[in-house]
Amino acid sequence: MFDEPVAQVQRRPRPRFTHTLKSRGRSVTQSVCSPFPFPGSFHVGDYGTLLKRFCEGEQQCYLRLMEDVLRPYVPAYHGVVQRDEQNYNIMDNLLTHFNRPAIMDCKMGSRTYLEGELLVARERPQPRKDMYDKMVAVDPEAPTMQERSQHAVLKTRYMQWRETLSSTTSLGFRIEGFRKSNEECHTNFKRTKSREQVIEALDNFVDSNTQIVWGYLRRLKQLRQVLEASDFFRTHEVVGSSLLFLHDWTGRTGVWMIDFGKTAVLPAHLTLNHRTPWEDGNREDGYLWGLDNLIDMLADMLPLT
Ligand SMILES: O=P(O)(O)O[C@H]1[C@H](O)[C@@H](OP(=O)(O)O)[C@H](OP(=O)(O)O)[C@@H](OP(=O)(O)O)[C@H]1O
Ligand SMILES: Nc1ncnc2c1ncn2[C@@H]1O[C@H](COP(=O)(O)OP(=O)(O)O)[C@@H](O)[C@H]1O
Repeated sequence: MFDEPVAQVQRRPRPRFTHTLKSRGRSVTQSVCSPFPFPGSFHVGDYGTLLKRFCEGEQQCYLRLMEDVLRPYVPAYHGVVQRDEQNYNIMDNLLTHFNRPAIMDCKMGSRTYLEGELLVARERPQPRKDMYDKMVAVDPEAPTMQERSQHAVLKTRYMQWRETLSSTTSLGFRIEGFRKSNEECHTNFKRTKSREQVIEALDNFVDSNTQIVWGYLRRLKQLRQVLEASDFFRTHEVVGSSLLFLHDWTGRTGVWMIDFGKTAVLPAHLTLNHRTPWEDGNREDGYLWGLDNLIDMLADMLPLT
């Protein structure tokens, strides 16, 4: 597996902005995030839009989603714009209809790498030093002897380790991070795994406000119904996609699906139910199983009636 030299993998630049809710390997328990505008992969566009660094696969998904029943559950897509020789996908900035909102990013599914990535990792393994460093920063004992001697791990190995350390494998989703309306940021969820730990984090995000929980539950139940009827959803492997939760002091709540950079169209003969456990080759992603669990947990946060 580790016969090849450690490669310098070309990666797209990560968004460094700040309402960004992903810790990117940093071990942050709590900090104050700075507001827009965001450098890196995102820019604020005109008329309440957001520009995200162009990715053709993501563009194709947005184009199809604009024609699908899921349209009200994703940011509206407005095409491509070039800035400083870089193309960007233009989409609605979901924050615009909220007043100093609290924001949470939950990465959905029981798997965070594509089957295609697994294939590449087998055929052309490219051990990564940066991922080794991120792994050791969380758990110095995690790398194997071989990984330690190489000071590098394969991406799929890193991703699988992150999945089992967090709630991805056991619950079918994980909290990536949240920012509360007082700008307090929580991004240290790499080890948030059990149902109880996740509920505690969700309760912190909503400040124990049951009206907000009701709002999210209603929206997620509607989303589940629409997902079950969606042609787009049936015919795509949806990996690494997030649900973005937003609420503000007025009591307004909203949830949208974002990040289709790793959503792959399936071969014509194949459809997914998004609940069957993944086996190599079946392409199942556990998205709906994760959503079922998330809905159950939010329901458990409400007082018994
Ligand atoms: O969250 P941490 O532990 O930092 O790990 C990150 C996330 O899984 C990223 O997924 P996302 O962008 O969905 O958050 C992933 O990008 P991909 O989506 O490209 O797989 C990164 O892979 P690299 O970009 O290869 O480093 C990986 O290093
Ligand atoms: N349409 C949007 N409106 C508002 N915020 C967004 C939107 N899309 C993404 N974001 C913010 O940017 C963060 C990263 O977005 P994402 O699409 O997951 O980027 P990446 O593919 O680089 O991981 C999200 O957690 C969210 O905070």
